[in-house]
Amino acid sequence: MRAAVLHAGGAVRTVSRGTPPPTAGEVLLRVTLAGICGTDLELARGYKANAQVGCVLGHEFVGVVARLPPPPPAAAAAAAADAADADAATAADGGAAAAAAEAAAAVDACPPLGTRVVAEINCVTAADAAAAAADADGGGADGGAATPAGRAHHPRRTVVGIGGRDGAWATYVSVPVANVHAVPAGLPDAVAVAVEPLAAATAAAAVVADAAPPTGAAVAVLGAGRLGVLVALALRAALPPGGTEGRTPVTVLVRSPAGSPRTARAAGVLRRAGIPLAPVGGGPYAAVVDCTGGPDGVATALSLVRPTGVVVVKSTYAPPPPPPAAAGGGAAGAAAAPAAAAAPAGGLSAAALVDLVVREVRLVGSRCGNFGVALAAAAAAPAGWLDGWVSATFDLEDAAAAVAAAAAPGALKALATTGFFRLVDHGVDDGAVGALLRAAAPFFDQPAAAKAAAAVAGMAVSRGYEQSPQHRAYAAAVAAGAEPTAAAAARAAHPEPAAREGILTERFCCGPSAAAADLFFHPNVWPPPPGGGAPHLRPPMTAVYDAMAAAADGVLRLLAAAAGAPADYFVDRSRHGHSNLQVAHYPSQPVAPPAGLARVKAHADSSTVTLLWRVAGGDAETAARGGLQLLPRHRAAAATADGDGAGAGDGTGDGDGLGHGDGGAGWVDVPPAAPGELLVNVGAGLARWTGGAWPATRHRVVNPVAGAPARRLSVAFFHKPDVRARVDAAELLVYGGLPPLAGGAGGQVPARHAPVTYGEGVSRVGVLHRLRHLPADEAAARYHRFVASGDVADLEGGEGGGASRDARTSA
Ligand SMILES: O=C(O)CCC(=O)C(=O)O
Ligand SMILES: [Fe+2]
Repeated sequence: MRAAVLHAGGAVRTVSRGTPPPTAGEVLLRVTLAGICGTDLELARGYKANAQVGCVLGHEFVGVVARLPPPPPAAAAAAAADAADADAATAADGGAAAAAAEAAAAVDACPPLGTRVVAEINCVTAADAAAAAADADGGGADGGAATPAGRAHHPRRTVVGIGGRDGAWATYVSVPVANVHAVPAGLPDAVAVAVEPLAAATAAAAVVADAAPPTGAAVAVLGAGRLGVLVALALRAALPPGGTEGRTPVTVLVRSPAGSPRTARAAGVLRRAGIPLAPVGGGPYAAVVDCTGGPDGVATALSLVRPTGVVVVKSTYAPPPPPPAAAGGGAAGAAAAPAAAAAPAGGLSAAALVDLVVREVRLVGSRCGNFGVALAAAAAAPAGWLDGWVSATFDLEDAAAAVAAAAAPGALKALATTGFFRLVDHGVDDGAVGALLRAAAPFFDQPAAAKAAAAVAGMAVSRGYEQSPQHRAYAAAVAAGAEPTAAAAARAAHPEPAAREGILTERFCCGPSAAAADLFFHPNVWPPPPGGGAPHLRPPMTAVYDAMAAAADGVLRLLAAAAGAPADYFVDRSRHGHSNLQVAHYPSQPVAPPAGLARVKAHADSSTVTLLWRVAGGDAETAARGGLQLLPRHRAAAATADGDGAGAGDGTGDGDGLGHGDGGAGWVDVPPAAPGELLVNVGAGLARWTGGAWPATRHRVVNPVAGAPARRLSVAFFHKPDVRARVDAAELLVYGGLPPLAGGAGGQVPARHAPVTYGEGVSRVGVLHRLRHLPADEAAARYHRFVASGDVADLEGGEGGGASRDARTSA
């Protein structure tokens, strides 16, 4: 089977695993849907070494009974019968007998094959219960293993997907029969998957209901995370009707109701239930349930509750670190004591505790709940009450992306500020990139004429060998002997052929290798190997292209989910895309180029996203070696003008780029690459698609300080969707994960956000080659008709032909 396993350090990877073996007392479930919760994210952040490393994650799930529990072995069954007759001689005998009895009971109690079930997460096997009984000073206590509440606090429990037991992010999961509950017909998986947190929510609501708030008194929930929403819904169901509207008023309180995308989603679910979302305040309330998940929630809740009211605390969080001990031996304890007294319980002051006593407020902790109650509540709820609960669905193979997307509100903040972020665990093998560089370096070390034979004449197509016109002019001047004698001598002595020739930046690019792509886009150009046993460029180039394309799809699924859209929103629009892969070579610079001529001038990419591989640590000495810099948008205003601000089309370095040290205001060095890391940046395509919420941040590659040993290679994948993909911010923003479009007068979509096709409005580079005589939309329509039909007549309007296959030139 396949399973998403937690690795040390927090990475989640989908791997092959054996299906769990038949185990006495346990039923095998085929997982149909599993959720991600805050606990999972905490495990996947790798904050602490824990019992789940090496195990499968996932504890919120729905499954189907796939294999019944095995019957107890005959001998064990006989022992069980004996034990029932006589007093157990030893704890071990008792354990074996209990296990056999459990196995037999499981066979009887297990729902039939194919039954849809959910399962409680705290597991105590008969052996564990017997061992606990033996631990307990002969008292015979089994820690209450027979009941869900007893299992929740059992000293020997394991916890599905959390503590020492494989979880449900897998094809199959095995759980004790005692833990499973059949899901009522008609309850969708998307609701049943929430039964575990719903059970916890109903337990909290039950505490409030038991406290019997007086008729008409209001109650509040602090926090509109997933749990806060469920607690509010559970309160609405649990509390008796009252108040002027015939109900006990329930309000969800948040710091800023208009705040995050997550709050917006919560507001949608709550609105359907008629539960208002309001800023923290109001009250006093008869009951307050703290679902903030933070240490200051309790203090806030206590400040909002009325005398004799109840505060239910649901937040769990890593305890704050102890106050730092004051310097100086014996004084340390004394110095620390006042600080501890001021905030003994994570923000709860001594004064607040005294206040709690005086006002006779009840403070109740609440964690797990009863699945039976939760299932009944879910079945009784009005249809559609949890619509919008599942924000995105991922395939098990994409578990890592799913975790990243779930962590999105924080993790993807970088998107909105710089539009750049680092990516690890992306599946692009460092070895494959290494093989590409081993083939690319000898290609670039050839004489200029050999490389020029792999160039496409006259057009920017992002295929084959390329230099920008300005760079070509500079190299021509160097070749013509334009440099002073001393400089020419330094250059002539340089070991790198490209440095001797005055090449500042050169690239080799390829596009998709599908045959259909060749018919529309400019065909790929594959030069012969340079000889001397050097490898051919094509195999490593296409291998890295494919790996980068898969990684880009993963990133785009993550970003779609972060935007609140279906995870495949961008991928579905890129099935016949025109991405390209570029190996860039920045030779050493034995002679400093003229001011204004940089390795790559300031530009934004015309991609949706660009995935950039850099030599690990290679930009550590950026100032000396010449490396990547970016201009974050909040600093852009401070920067002096440099360039026209227009996208340069995949970083094609034409124009008046800046050398190192020029126009430095606001520009920051990109930190060095860690081993195995990709740098991802938003291009003009995604910037437009998101209405500018995620900026296409300008970046450049500066020259090294003269004389520094500074050859540099990088590998960039520019993802481009279908040329006909409609880039429509208004459509994407409907999903609610991005801020609304700014700048539209009278509700109009501003012109800069008006819908366009990608090929017409964002990037024509490398496309429309064969049909370049046609308007872009017409060309795109023909291409896609052809992709669907496979009939060349659809592409050419009946003419056939194939002249463009020979469109490469020789120097
Ligand atoms: O080589 C690099 O580090 C980045 C190049 C770049 O920005 C581009 O080619 O678009
Ligand atoms: Fe770029």
